[in-house]
Amino acid sequence: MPDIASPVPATTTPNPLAPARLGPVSMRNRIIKSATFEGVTRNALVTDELVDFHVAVGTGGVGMTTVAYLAVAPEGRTERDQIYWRPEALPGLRRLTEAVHATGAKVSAQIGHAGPVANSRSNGLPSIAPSARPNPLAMGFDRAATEDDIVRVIKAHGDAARMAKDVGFDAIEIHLGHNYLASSFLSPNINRRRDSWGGSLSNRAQFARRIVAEVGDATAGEVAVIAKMNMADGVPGGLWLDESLRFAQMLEADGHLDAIELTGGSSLLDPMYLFRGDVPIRAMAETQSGIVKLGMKMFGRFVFKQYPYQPLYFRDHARQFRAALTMPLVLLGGVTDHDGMTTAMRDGFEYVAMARALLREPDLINRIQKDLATTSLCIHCNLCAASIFTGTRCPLVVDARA
Ligand SMILES: Cc1cc2nc3c(=O)[nH]c(=O)nc-3n(C[C@H](O)[C@H](O)[C@H](O)COP(=O)(O)O)c2cc1C
Repeated sequence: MPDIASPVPATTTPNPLAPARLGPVSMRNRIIKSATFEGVTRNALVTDELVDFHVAVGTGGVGMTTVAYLAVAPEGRTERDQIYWRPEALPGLRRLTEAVHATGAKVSAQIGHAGPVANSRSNGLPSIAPSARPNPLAMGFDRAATEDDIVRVIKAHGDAARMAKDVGFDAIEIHLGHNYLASSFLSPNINRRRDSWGGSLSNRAQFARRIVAEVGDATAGEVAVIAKMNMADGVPGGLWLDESLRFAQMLEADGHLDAIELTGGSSLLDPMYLFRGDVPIRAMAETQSGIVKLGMKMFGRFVFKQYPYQPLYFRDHARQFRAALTMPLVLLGGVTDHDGMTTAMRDGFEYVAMARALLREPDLINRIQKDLATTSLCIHCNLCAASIFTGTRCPLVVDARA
């Protein structure tokens, strides 16, 4: 087991900008555009804007782009225009994968079920959670998932993975983080079940492990399979490193994954833990309506805890995973320049994932390739997070062009 204090020797440190493999996939570099819900789909179908979004990132030089959050079931969406896996969505998704491939990049599909982060009001369908709970976003309640729901959702992940493979995705990223359904099953404070899906860590982990196994079986090594998992939920009583490390070791031992992408935070209870930096409460409130909007404006500063931004902000936690695991890992969180990429490689991470810096400048990787000293223009103001329901973008870019 590698020691945290001894990074990979310089001679074996890979070049982040050189070609690499991720499971069965050859990529032109080790940079993955991490999922940022694009907010440009209508009627839960691919649009030209969605294709253009990923073509811009592909043209900009990443090794692989990730199409954000494609729900495995209609009630697992965070809003009703979000794509869920079904035959009608497939021609558009095929058009998207072909367009990205023409740029030289690979393309990954993030699949999952939002569980308590789903918006039942918008979906027009009741949302499910490990245990019944109020859902402030939907101004309603989530019902406790039944045994049938659990089996159905596990199977739906396999079906989604099969469809993703068939329409040309190179990788499947299973969303096991941010207190979406699988992550909320892992969370001791959201999962209050007394059956075999709750209680001990091995019980709480069972749902996620069964999903990963289902996806592994469905894809049979033909595409890469990645899991995005929480190292910490960031909330009192939530999943913490002691258990998330053991959970990651279970995933490694199960042997269905080509890589794990390490994240943290709760879209439900502590969203800023994901991002760090400024909290644009007013802009986020404007995306809501009625009483939710008012509530956010009045109480947002209590809900949205602020965390100072720093480059590679998940590095300290992630290095503990590097020490405990031998499988490939993706470092995420505050990677914005060549220095950060190289630090990640020296620490022994095989890939880096980047989100906000590529929203600010989709061509950042090409610019770094040309000049390694290039710095990102992203100022982690997080106004992009407030733009997700009207077409995810960096509003500073729009302002500059206005
Ligand atoms: C606008 C926006 C939308 C996001 N949507 C998703 C998403 O759909 N799925 C997901 O797993 N993470 C999502 N994230 C989180 C990012 O993938 C990433 O984990 C986070 O921004 C930290 O990376 P960064 O420091 O490179 O921005 C989103 C982030 C932003 C800024």
